[in-house]
Order: sequence, then structure tokens, then C-alpha cells
Amino acid sequence: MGRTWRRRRSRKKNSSISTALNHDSMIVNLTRWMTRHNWNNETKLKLSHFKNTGRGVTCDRSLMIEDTLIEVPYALMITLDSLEGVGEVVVTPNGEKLTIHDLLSLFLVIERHKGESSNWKYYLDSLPDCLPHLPWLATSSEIDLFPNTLRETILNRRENFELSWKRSKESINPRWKCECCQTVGHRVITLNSFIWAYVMVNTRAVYVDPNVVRELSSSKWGNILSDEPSMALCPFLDMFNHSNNARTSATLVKSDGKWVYKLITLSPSKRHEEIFISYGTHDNIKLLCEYGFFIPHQGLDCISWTLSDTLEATKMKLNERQYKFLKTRKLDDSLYIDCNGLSFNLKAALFVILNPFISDWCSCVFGNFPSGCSSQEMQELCRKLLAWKANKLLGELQRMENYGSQRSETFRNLLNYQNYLLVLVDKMCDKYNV
Ligand SMILES: C[S@@+](CC[C@H](N)C(=O)[O-])C[C@H]1O[C@@H](n2cnc3c(N)ncnc32)[C@H](O)[C@@H]1O
Repeated sequence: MGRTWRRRRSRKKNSSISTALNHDSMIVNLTRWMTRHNWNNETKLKLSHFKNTGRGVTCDRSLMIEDTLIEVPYALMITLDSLEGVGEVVVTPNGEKLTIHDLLSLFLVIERHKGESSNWKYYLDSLPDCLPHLPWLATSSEIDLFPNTLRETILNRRENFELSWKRSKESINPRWKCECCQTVGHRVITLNSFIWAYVMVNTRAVYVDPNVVRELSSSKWGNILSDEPSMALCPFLDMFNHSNNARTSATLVKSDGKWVYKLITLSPSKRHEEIFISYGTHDNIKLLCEYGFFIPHQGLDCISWTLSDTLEATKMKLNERQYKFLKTRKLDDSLYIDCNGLSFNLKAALFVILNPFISDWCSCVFGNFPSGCSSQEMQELCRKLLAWKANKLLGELQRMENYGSQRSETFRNLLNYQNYLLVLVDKMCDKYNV
């Protein structure tokens, strides 16, 4: 498995190839419902299916900086104020409060259960049934095969979900029954329905100013809510896919006396091309763990090492004074190479490793690295670091590839990510001529 092969596998396809979804009945129903509730699609946004990114938003005209992208009436958003129905379902006898994420998830489960009789039916119908490929949704035996560096983040994410599920399950009022079908709460709010709802909130909710929400909210949630009501679901607006290059500004504002959630473009886009927003400046690990996808070569990735990796890879040793110097100045952390080159800490650590007898590392490291800091020696250590990383990634990849045929889509997505990391290390080897 050589570099050329890996490059071929990672080659980008044309992202602008799309299929319009104008006649999809679900989209037609969603936009009609929103229009009935005073949504004015002034920008004439449309949904399409894009080859690379899946369902997303486009427009028949080019958009300029400071154009309004979308304005969704507050009344169409699911905020703290919409959760009144959940109040009947939830009791917190042991005093444990719920987060806004828990409450929005419970809301989605209950409304989805109501089906045709839900006021939010057309919005719920627009949500995907299939979950994104979030690594924490993989099976335990798959997670055991994930690289150590990812596993910790993934297990942490999974634990957050499990705590949310525990809090929510324990809060279900044992006397509550669905008014349409008399099903008891524990049969409506099942683990699977909650996973779906929790993931929808996690991947689609937007930030809203909690002060405005509290001001507009007629519900009394003070005794139940454990955090700020700063998450909300926003129909249609949650159809925008992410790009790190997109710039938008989003605010809850009053327009003609009515509150709306308004998105303004700060980066232009061409007609018929997919319009992106930015979910934040996220590297691929964050995108993968929070949203279930990654974007190859977006420029925010880095290849990192711990201090003990660095010593193992370079076959170097530290004396006590070197070790203490790096530790006390926190130069043993954030050792990485990214598209801008070596991190400050990696440069400093390598310098200290290469120069055990210098009496004052401080003035070298925090001043200008002196000419005594041989770039050739540094380069040689970088070469060893990258070679060690490539080997390690390859080992992890092979371990994953040996996993049986029953691989989940999520697992396959992670395999692709691992392949991509190898391509990235190859590129860095080329860049640093190692
Ligand atoms: C807010 S939704 C965006 C709309 C979504 N594509 C849909 O069909 O409903 C976020 C989800 O869209 C997908 N997504 C967003 N940006 C993406 C991108 N640049 N590439 C691939 N998938 C993306 C991920 O599954 C993510 O969890």
C-alpha cells in the first residue's frame, strides 16, 4: 500500500454535482408549512442532493457579502418556549435537573411519536431517519479497535450521551400517558428513539441568546433546567452543510415587530453552488466526533505526538534537567506539525532534546533560536517523527482492516479517516523533504 495508492483513494470528487429536490414532497410540505407560518423565502433557497456532502442548500442567484441568507420566524423555532408539552412528561423527584439538550431531545421523541397529530409534523418529516456516522455510535468491539488518541474522545462523548439518557429516563413521569394512544412514557421514550433525537439536537441545533429566549419564554423551567436555554432547532436553517471557509453572522433580531433568527452571509457564493455555513472553526477530529464527517485537506489538521512518542520516535533520551525544563514550562504538550510547520512547543522540545548541555535554554527558546540550532538535525528528527507516525497509523489501519465483514458505516467512515491521516503524513513528508 504505497503513497500513490493512498492519494488515489483520497482524490476529491467534484462537490458541485447535485440533484435538485424541488419536487420532493417532504420539502414541498416543509416549505408550505413554513410559509403558512410567515416564513418568506426571499433568497429563494432550494434544497439539493450534493455528491460529496449529501442534502444541502443552494440558490438560483449569486450571493454577495452582507446579503440576508435566511430569516426564520422565532415562532417556527423549537426553543425552551416550545417545550410546554414536555413539562407534563417530566418529573424530577430526585431533584436532578435536565439540560436544554435533554429537554429538546425528549420533545423530539414525543412529537415524533404523535405522528400526524404533531404540530411539528412537517419539520419532523424533514429530519433524516439515518443517523450521521458518529464514532460514539459504533459498537463497543469496533470502538476497541479505534486508535487510542480518538478512543478517549469517543468514550467521553458516549458517556455524555449515557448521562443524558439516564437523567431523561429517570425523569419520566410514571403516570404520564400519550393522549392519542394511551402509551405509557417508558414505551414512548425508548433508548433508540432517544438516541435519534439526541443526535438530531447535537448535529442540528443552533445557538440562541439565552437572555432573549428567557425574556420571550412563557414557560416556567427554573426548577428543571440545569443550564442556559441557548440551544434551539431551526427548520430549513438546519439544512446548511458546513465549510470552514464559510462566514456568516447569526442573530435573533426583531424584524417588523416580530422576532426572527437571521443569517447574513459574510462570504459570497455563486449561483447554483452549494451554500455553506460554518459550524465553528473545527478540526477534523471535532467534525468527526460531533457531526460524523470530515473534510480532507481543509488545512486545520495536525499530526501530533506526546513527549514520550517523541522520545521513542527519535530514539533520544532526556536528562532530569531537560525533562524538568520542558515540564515546568509546559513545553511537553501540543507537539505537532500542521500546515504552518512545527508547533512552537515541538520546535522548543526538539531544540532542548538536541542540546542537553546548554545552560540557558530559556533565552534560546523564547528568544530567537540561535544558529547553533542546526536545521539539519531538526530535519532529521522530523523525518524520524513522521516515519514513526506513518508506521503507527499503518499498524492501526491494518488492525482495523482486519476487523470482520460486519463493519458498520460508522466504522467504515473511521477507516476512511485513518487512510486520510496517512495521506496527510505523506504530504508532510513531501513538504519537509523527509
Ligand atoms: C445541520 S445538518 C446539515 C443538513 C444535512 N445534510 C441534512 O441532510 O439534513 C448536519 C449534518 O449534515 C452533514 N454534513 C454537514 N456538513 C457536511 C459536509 N461538509 N460534508 C459532509 N456532510 C456534512 C453531517 O451528517 C452533519 O451531521
